[in-house]
Amino acid sequence: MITEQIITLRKQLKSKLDPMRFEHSVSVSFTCTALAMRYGYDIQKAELAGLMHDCAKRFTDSELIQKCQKHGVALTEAEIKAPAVIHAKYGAYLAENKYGIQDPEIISAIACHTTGKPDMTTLDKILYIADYIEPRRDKADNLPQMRYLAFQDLDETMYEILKGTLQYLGKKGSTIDPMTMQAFSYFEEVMKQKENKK
Ligand SMILES: Nc1ncnc2c1ncn2[C@@H]1O[C@H](COP(=O)(O)OP(=O)(O)O)[C@@H](O)[C@H]1O
Repeated sequence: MITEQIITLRKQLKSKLDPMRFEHSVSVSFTCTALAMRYGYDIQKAELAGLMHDCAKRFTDSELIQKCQKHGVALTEAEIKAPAVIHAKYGAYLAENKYGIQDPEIISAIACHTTGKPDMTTLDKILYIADYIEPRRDKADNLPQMRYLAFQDLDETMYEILKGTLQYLGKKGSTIDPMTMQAFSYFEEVMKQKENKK
C-alpha cells in the first residue's frame, strides 16, 4: 500500500533531514497532492514525490559529487560547476536504490525538480511548482501570483517560475545550469503555441 509506504518513509526521512528541511518536504508533499487534485493526477504518487524530493539534501556539495562518482551517477560539467543542483539527481538515485521507489514518473520528477527540463511530464511540473509555492516559502516576490497561477495553468506557471529563476540566478552572479535555460526555451515555445491557438 502506497499510504503505508509514505508513512514509513516519512519516519525515515525525519531521522535523516534537519527539522526545517523535513518540514519543507512535508509541505511540498501536501502541495503536490493539492495540485494532483486540481489536475487529475494520482494523489499518492504526487505525495510520495513531494515527500522524497530533497532526500539527498543533507549532503555537502563535495559529498554529493563523491557519492555520484562512487555509484556511477553521471554528472555533466555544468552540474559540477553549479553543484547546488546535484541533490536532485542523487536524490533520484537514493529514492530508487535506498528507499525502494520503483515508479519511473516519481524518479523522473525528483531528478528534475531543481533545474526543470524540456518536455516535462505532469508530475515533473507538479513537483517543480510545489517546491516553489509550498506554504512555508516566503522569499520570492512573485509567490502570491505563482500560487494563484499554479491552479490555473501548469505550463504558464513553469514559464513564469523559470523566467524568474533565471533572472534571480543571473542577478546573483551564480553559475547557471544550462538545463534551466533549455527548460525555459521549451516553455516559452509552449506559451507561443498556446497564444497562436487563441
Ligand atoms: N539552473 C540552476 N543553476 C544553478 N543553480 C540553480 C539552478 N536552479 C536552482 N539552483 C539553485 O539550487 C538550489 C536548490 O534549489 P531547489 O532544489 O529548488 O531548492 P530547495 O532545495 O530549497 O527546495 C538553490 O540555491 C537554487 O538557487
